[in-house]
Amino acid sequence: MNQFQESMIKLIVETSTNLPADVRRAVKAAKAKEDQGTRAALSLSTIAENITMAEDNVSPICQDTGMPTFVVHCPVGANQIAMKRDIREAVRMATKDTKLRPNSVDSLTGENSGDNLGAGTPVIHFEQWEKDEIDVRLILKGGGCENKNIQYSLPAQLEGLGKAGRDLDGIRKCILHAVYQAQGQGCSAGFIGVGIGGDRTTGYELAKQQLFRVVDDVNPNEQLAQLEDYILENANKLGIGTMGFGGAVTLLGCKVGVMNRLPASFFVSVAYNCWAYRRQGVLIDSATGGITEWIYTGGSEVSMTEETDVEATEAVLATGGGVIPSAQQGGGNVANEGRVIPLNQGGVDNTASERREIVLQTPITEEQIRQLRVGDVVIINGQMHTGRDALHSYLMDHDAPIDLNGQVIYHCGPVMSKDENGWRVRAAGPTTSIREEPYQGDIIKKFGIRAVIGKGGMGAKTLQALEEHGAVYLNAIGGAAQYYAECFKKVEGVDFMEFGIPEAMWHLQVEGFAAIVTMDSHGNSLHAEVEKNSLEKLAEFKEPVFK
Ligand SMILES: O=C(O)C[C@H](O)C(=O)O
Ligand code: SF4
Repeated sequence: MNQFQESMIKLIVETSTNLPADVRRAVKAAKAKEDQGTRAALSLSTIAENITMAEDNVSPICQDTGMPTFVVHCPVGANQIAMKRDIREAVRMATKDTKLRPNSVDSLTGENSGDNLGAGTPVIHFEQWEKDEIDVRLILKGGGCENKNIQYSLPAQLEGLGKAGRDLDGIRKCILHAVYQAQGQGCSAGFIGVGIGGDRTTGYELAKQQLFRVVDDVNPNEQLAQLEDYILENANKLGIGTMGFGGAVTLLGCKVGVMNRLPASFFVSVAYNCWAYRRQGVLIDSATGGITEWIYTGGSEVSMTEETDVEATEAVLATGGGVIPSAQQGGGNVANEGRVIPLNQGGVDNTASERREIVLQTPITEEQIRQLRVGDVVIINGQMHTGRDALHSYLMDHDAPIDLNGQVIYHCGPVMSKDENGWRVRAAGPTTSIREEPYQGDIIKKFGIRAVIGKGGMGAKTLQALEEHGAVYLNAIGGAAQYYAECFKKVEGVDFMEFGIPEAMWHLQVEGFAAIVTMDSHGNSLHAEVEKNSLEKLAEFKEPVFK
């Protein structure tokens, strides 16, 4: 087993940087379904571009590399203590090599362990089996989509849908509601794993296990297969769309599992995974520890830039679950030339001709902000300062370390590396903004901030502050961490390193950072609109379907 640790490093790197073939096909199919020039289509182009960049750069697809969760099946007699030690060491090394973001935070002190090791992290499940080989699967599920997981206890009364009873139709309603409540905040279009039954813990576990199924498999339980098809078809009628911008594709996959429950309990647990659905697996020779096969067809098999296999993609090919030899992995066979920057190049409203693209240089004035409207694309040059949960809470009753007047705050926890030339941004997509809702309005006014960039939108309090003060909320494409990292030309400094790398305040020099105005200074919010419309659509699914 002397190669086991090395095999685990390969598994982590592949999972973090190269989205598997079945997931890529689903994203391509979504792209083909959206009308060209719409916000959704442009976002999907940026996502496709980002997937290719991550593969080429061998860098994280999304900066949030999630909770590393390993599921290991091993023969009787295999040394689980040694395997656990090797997995932990592989996690530590992959973090040092910036393939994983340091994501393990002490819940009481807020201290980041810096190496992804800590109480409860990484998660490692062992199961024995009769086979001789070892099967290791890994999922890297980020915190934003994890926050959108939801558990229902039936019977329940659901917004828009009314009563959900303890039967298949009640389950149907819960799942539709789960997609609705996620809106764009879990970086839709997403994938959901559903667990019916169990207790609160095993129900969620079952839901997460479903995420190890390939996107295009068919549930052997006929009733559940029907439910999965129904959900996939109808959740896409909610109109939430990519990043919650509205559109034809909201859900890319639905997998449902069932287990027994207690007479008193009836849980429906839903695990929501963003489009950056990072999971891989390897079969391991239990004598050497070397990789013999990759479990999910590697991403390099499906180019995100060629449109040729769109038709096949539409049908969602039956080959997604194939096994390919390790030699085919990580080949980086996608052409790297002719790269476009999609978000800057098309329209954001219904047609390209209606698009307005505005270039802003920081510091930004109130007058410039007041000219912006929901739907405009803004390109930022100059400076940007990252700030998320720890910083927002801190700024409520402290001064900022720099003058933020006219400045831009980016809700982002980047992956960073440091060498003799200083710090470098390795991955830097937006984080979910709504977490800052209790603070944002006050902070905008207190410091004179003119633009806040994040994803998923913010609420009424922030919208009011934008109007009163003259500021905008810009929505960047969640998960597009490589695409945005390229915009950061220089790290000018950092404050609050004691908050840990993701939570520190990074002062960055930026060029050509494109995002969409989704909340303006005139009281308009695309998020409020999409939420309202999708609730109306949800209510259309009130009548029983599965009797
Ligand atoms: O933590 C992050 O960087 C992002 C997070 O996964 C989110 O979706 O909000
Ligand atoms: S930022 Fe979006 S893509 Fe990245 S982990 Fe969070 S939900 Fe997923």
